[in-house]
Amino acid sequence: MEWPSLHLKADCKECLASDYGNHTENGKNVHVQFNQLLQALAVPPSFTVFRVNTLASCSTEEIKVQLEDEINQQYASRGQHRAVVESHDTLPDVLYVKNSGPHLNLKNSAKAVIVGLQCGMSVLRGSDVFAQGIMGAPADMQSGDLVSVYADIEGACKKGLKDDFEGQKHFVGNGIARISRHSLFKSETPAKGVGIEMTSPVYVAPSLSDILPSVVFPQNLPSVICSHVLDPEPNDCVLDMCAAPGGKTTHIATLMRDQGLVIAFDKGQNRVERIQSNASKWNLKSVRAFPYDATKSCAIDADGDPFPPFPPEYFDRVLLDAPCSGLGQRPSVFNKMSARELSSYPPLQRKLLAQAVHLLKVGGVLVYSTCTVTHGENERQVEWLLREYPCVKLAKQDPHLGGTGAHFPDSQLSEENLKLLQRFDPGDLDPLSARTVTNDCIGFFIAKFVKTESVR
Ligand SMILES: C[S@@+](CC[C@H](N)C(=O)[O-])C[C@H]1O[C@@H](n2cnc3c(N)ncnc32)[C@H](O)[C@@H]1O
Repeated sequence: MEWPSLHLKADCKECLASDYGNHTENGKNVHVQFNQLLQALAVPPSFTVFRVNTLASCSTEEIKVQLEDEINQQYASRGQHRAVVESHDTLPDVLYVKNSGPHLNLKNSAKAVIVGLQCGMSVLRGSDVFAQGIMGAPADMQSGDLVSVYADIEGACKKGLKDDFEGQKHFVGNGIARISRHSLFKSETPAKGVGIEMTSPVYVAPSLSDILPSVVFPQNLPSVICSHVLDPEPNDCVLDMCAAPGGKTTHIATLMRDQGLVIAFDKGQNRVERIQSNASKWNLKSVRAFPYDATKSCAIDADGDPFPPFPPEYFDRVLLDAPCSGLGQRPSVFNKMSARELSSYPPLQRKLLAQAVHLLKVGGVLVYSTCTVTHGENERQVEWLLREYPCVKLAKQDPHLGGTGAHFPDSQLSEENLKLLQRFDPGDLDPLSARTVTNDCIGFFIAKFVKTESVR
């Protein structure tokens, strides 16, 4: 089986390819880098990362032992080799485990189960298949059957399909059905829980659902770095503008030792409930989450109660982990996004950035991040902010474990400013170089600013 590269719609691919331009940079042909990017995006990162609850009653070392036990119980029940949990060498609250794969010589079962694309991508990161993700299953599938699982690449499979699936599919591994076809599609109440236990996935990684939820939070490494870069302190007043499901919110509150105030916004009650649920798993009292449109966060006449909107210069630190095209997410073998959708993000991000600058105290810190690799949502937004708001300046990031800002032909950013940006670019992953937890992660971008005077 040959592993695919990420397939993008032609117009979207053209936009991204133009960012990576056909030129030479540091002696390397950037076109090669674009192909490497598409290949790297189609496979999962080689490591699974966990952020540790440093406010828990047990030490990080004790949590490491518990986590290793938990993962190895999972692996033993699936007949997989033991895993070793490692500590990150510079981030004291990070533990990680190396995944394995691709295992491409698995024998396919005659019984094929078709799952949605998102579900298939989660399987590649270690998940079992949940009943809701199953689109098609053989007519005679019973609990206990060995099955092969395929992701429906183009979303063409109708729910309940029982015949062979004719559309494009991508094999993600073998497993054991834990539910019959009848209970999946014919029962009165929709089936819930694990539908297929993935005993031989193409990539072996820990299943993350409910893994020691009171002491670890599975999180991509650049996301952990992002809250460290914000560097919140106890008793700060912090705004996390786009916060659900609360990965960074809970990290910020933990770094503040749960002292001070962390205001978190997201759109919609359901998303806010996820922030609240994650905060309560770690018993974090400093988090207050609101369903609120962050483009309206700041109002001159707001009274300063801890309810939105807020008056200008209210917050010590603001995190804008912006809604974005998500093109850094891995694995992703097919993306339906059009160039038009891609171009819808920068205007929204600018509205949010403008609000963030107004809300920040003089001397305060703004961190802007995305999980995408486009210049338009990253370096170009930095150019725009520095131009429109001379009251903010780029600041040094600590830790700075990723690359620097990308060079591109008409960039207005100085060499010095590009160096202050932190970019995790899977396109930089040379197929022959060693994979580390820091270089083999999702695509991500971080910019840190300080506000040096009031907005004029
Ligand atoms: C990248 S995700 C945030 C991830 C989150 N920071 C974390 O670490 O768990 C971006 C979020 O922005 C939210 N969002 C989009 N538009 C928004 C708006 N106008 N106001 C507030 N949140 C918004 C989305 O619902 C989504 O949850």
